[in-house]
Amino acid sequence: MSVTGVQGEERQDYSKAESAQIRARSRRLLGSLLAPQKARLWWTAVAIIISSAAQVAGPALIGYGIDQGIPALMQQNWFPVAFAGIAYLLTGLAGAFLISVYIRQSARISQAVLIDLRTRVFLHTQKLSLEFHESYTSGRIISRQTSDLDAIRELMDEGLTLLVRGLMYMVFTGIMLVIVDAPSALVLLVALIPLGILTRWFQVRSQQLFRRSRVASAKLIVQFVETMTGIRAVQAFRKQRRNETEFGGLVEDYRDVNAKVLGLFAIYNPGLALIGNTAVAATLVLGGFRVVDGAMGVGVLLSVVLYTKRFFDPMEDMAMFYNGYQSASSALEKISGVLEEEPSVPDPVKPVDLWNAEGRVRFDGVEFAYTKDRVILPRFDLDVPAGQTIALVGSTGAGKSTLAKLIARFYDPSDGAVTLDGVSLTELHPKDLRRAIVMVTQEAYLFSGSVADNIALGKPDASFDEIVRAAMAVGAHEFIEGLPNGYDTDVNKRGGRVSAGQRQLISFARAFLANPAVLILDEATSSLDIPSERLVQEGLTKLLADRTAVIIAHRLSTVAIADRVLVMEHGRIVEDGAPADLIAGTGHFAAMHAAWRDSLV
Ligand SMILES: Nc1ncnc2c1ncn2[C@@H]1O[C@H](COP(=O)(O)OP(=O)(O)OP(=O)(O)O)[C@@H](O)[C@H]1O
Repeated sequence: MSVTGVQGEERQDYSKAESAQIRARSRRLLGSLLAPQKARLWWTAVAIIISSAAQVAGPALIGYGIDQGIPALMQQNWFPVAFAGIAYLLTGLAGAFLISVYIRQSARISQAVLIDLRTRVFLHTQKLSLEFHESYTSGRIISRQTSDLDAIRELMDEGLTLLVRGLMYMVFTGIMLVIVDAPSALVLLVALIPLGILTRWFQVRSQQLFRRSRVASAKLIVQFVETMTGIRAVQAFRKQRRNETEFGGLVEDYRDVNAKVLGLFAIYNPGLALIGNTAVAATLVLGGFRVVDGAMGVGVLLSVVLYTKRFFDPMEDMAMFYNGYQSASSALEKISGVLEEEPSVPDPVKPVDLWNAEGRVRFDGVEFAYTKDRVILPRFDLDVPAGQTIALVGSTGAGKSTLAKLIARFYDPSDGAVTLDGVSLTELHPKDLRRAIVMVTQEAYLFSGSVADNIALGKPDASFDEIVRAAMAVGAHEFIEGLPNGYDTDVNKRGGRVSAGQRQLISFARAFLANPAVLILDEATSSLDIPSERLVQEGLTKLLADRTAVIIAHRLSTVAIADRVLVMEHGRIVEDGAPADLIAGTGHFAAMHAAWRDSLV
């Protein structure tokens, strides 16, 4: 099984080679994000190293002040004490200044990286073909853009500096301890053994729990998004109670796993404190004996006790960081998977321009399958002359939408070619393709904004006059004028809400303004009331005039305005002819038509 792109994203059982492949992909992404920040990264690293070194000098200076400064002061020599005091102050100031530098620098780095990543994910997912979006649910996309990016942000904002600072601090403290008093460093070395065992225990346990926690939170998001996107169905089918139970179960899972995580911290943190305090006590007792023996100054004892105590300080933060690191690295793995996906409908390498398409559409030896194991449209040819209106009819699942999606190039055929004016769609310049072929989908989606904005989508540089003319042409002008703010009415605000039929008329106006050579229309199945239906039919007739049109017809009344009807069954075109001829015949369409006519009586 492959782990390329988003494949295998939900799996937990990666082989070694697969894990390596995923990690390499994450590293490449991280490298490309950090590359523009190289100079800033160096400055931050230098600032962190020097500030840690400056801070670590403190206890040694205190020790020096006590052991050398005070006896000298008794001899009226104030120089050593003054030196210790001023040096302590200066190292403190330098440390504070450098901390401010690296906090500022690392914030800039993290902001730049996050903006870059967020933009990449947005632009890339927008570019990916319909095929990707039809299988990768919106819940998962939202998870990538929200919780995953947040996990990376948390790590970049706090975790990384905590880790690097903590590590530097521990390394410098260890070095200073060896320099100041090597025997005391041995105590610390012994303390590292239980520390290592405890930390390893924590890592292994927490890794599993953090993974479970992430899976549980992702499930919560998916469940929430699915409920909200399908809220109409949820309410219509009274699914709330069941959703409540499911959601309750997920919340409980999430709570349980988080309680277990906290349980781990409840052992790890006191364990750390215990080891740290024991090490401090041992250093104090052993050092005390040596002071009495005269082998060690009191000042040195104080500084080694301080060093031993401070050595353990960053450990707690670093354990917290481990959590953040796990979440962020798995988030980065998932995001790098999405970014690795290629559009299944790629832009042509050498695009062919087609300025004024006439609108002749041909299918030459086309075969199509969504997945390798199931052919949806077996090999066929079809010629649609420019200007012809075609109605596609057939039972549900016959392949009508699939055929339409091939004309709009939402998918490429598995074999053969779809051409516009003789140019294969795979070679046509994407801009010309989008201008020449427009698909009006069933749901007639309106974006937030005004009615005018929504119509102008068909031609972004259209003047207001053009927008109004398009609305008039399809018969939408009258109802738009009747809206609270006319063309400026916000379609998402109360009062601006438009009916299903009105939404269709707006989308007709949008398509009319775009003025494509080929129009594909997935007719809405919802039955409109009679006046609305008449209005929509009239709008449709205007919209279809003078262009090639392919309508997925759900209403037989629509078929009347077609020049030609194609009846599809199991992916094949089983009847093809003028509506009147087919009705006069004895085929599928004649039977459908007779049944429809009878239902009207
Ligand atoms: N994204 C997809 N992935 C896999 N199979 C699909 C996909 N979309 C559609 N199919 C399958 O392709 C076949 C044809 O579907 P299509 O949507 O083209 O039918 P249709 O004639 O438009 O049906 P309807 O009138 O119900 O909209 C169906 O068997 C369907 O299960």
